[in-house]
Amino acid sequence: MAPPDNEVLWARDVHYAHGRSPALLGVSLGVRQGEILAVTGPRGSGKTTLLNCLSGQLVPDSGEVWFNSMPVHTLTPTSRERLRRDRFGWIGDSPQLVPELTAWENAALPLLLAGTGHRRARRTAMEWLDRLDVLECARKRPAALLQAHRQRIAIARALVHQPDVLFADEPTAPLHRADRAQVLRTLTTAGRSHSITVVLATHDAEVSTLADRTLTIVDGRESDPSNAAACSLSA
Ligand SMILES: Nc1ncnc2c1ncn2[C@@H]1O[C@H](COP(=O)(O)OP(=O)(O)OP(=O)(O)O)[C@@H](O)[C@H]1O
Repeated sequence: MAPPDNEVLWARDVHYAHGRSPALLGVSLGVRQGEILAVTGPRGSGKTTLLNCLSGQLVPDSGEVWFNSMPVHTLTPTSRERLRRDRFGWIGDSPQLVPELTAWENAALPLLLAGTGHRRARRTAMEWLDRLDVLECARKRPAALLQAHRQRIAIARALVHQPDVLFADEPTAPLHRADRAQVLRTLTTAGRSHSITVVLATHDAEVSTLADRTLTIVDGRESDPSNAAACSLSA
């Protein structure tokens, strides 16, 4: 089945089990370009597994995942890796930075890997570090930084190449309460101003207020399949 034209990311009846432990039991969704979708639900409901399937890190046991006209679920591992590197950004719940690189080098990594010149990559990385209020950390290595600063640098790295889709899995988990609102605002503002589609998994109901729509997952299923986040299966 072909995905609807107006949706940048589209999934239909996705099932996934971790070994014998079922995590997704038929999730469908569609996200338009520049839209911010919050995926909420209790712990263990399947949010991380869903983001992993949507971003091509996991291949669903059954069902389909499309990015534009690309069937992510049938791509080879190499093509999925390229897709993740070139078109997607990922922020997890703990920053995974390269310890040998400085903060700005970490933030610039996607650009440097894509062949952008050193000077331009540095300038763009610095701009994102500034937006995220960690410019003063630019020359430091991760070990010398607070966890909250490291997470902001990981966020800069996820946005620096202006991905089509940003997947954020509990991105504010390592931050203090005071930091959370600002980082979330920066994320959603960046998404809106650069037309980046954002899929944001959280069990913090407050985050939903910043999103355009919310999809609630309970026990691997949409809690209300008739809600607005259900994909247009009419295609
Ligand atoms: N690597 C794994 N091996 C076995 N079971 C797993 C694995 N990862 C997740 N699960 C199980 O799959 C189900 C969904 O987990 P998932 O991490 O996707 O939920 P989640 O909603 O993201 O949870 P949380 O809010 O705690 O991050 C849970 O029952 C979990 O225990």
